[in-house]
Amino acid sequence: MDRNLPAGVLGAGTMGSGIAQVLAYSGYDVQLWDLSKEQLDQGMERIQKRLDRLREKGRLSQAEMDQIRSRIHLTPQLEDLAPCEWVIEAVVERLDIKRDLLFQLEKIVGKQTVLATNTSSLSVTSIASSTNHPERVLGLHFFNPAPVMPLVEVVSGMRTDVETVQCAVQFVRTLGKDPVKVADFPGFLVNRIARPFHLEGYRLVGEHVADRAQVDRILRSAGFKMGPFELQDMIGIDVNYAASVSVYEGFFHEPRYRPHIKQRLMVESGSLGQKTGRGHYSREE
Ligand SMILES: NC(=O)c1ccc[n+]([C@@H]2O[C@H](COP(=O)([O-])OP(=O)(O)OC[C@H]3O[C@@H](n4cnc5c(N)ncnc54)[C@H](O)[C@@H]3O)[C@@H](O)[C@H]2O)c1
Repeated sequence: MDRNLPAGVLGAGTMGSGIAQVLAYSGYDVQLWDLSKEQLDQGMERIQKRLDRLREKGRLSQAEMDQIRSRIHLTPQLEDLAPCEWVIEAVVERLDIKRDLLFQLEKIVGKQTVLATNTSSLSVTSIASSTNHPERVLGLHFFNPAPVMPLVEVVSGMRTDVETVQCAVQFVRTLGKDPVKVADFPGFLVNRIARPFHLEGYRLVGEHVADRAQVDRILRSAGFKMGPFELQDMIGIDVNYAASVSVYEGFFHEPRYRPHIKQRLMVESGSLGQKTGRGHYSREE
């Protein structure tokens, strides 16, 4: 499928590289931007590794792989995103940086370009308000790993146009993903509904009702793919803690969202799950 439509991605990290791959796989011509050549090369390496695995499994031919790769153009120049009709921002989770980037980008791209942010926890409304046209800014929240996870939250900021949202829903479908429209509330839908799943797990263990392995096992037997502790080991205990803090603060310290002290201690001790080799299931914890 060759759409030849230009789309931009800001940030070549975990999510940005995954989103660029999804776009290229769906036939878009991608401008992938990051601060430096080094970051861009690392992003491309991640993409290449994932494509190699697909090829080894026989799910992608060499020709298809080459074609996908050829659709991804690396650039440290924001100006190269000028022709893009869609830009998805996936840089580091900092409001000031995201606001500044969109402010700059708006001056470069055309008036019809939709600017999307992949933020997990920041206010889409606040990011959008850094631009002169917040009506064409919205959240497109992909899940990790972006090439695999089907769900994308389509988040309307306070001033996002209805048409922008409708276009985004269609756009997400062209990527073979399932769009879910949500409003700009802390944690959107998925991260919010996941709070009791994770936090009650910590409380059960803290109150000695069950241990971590029991909680995980019982939830798996109830139909969940993973229990909260094994899931946190996979996604990063720090990432999950940041989401907990963000939802708690976003709802003005609503008690039911209060993070657990054990989460903070684990982050402070560097026990972040699989990525550090220490997490809920290592001897140290
Ligand atoms: N990791 C996840 O599981 C996940 C899931 C969904 C959404 N998100 C969101 O996606 C976005 C990116 O997350 P990620 O995990 O890919 O992060 P990451 O740290 O892997 O990548 C961030 C990228 O931003 C780049 N960047 C661009 N401008 C920068 C600047 N001024 N300062 C610092 N870095 C800058 C960095 O070079 C880096 O390549 C965040 O908004 C995050 O909340 C993450």
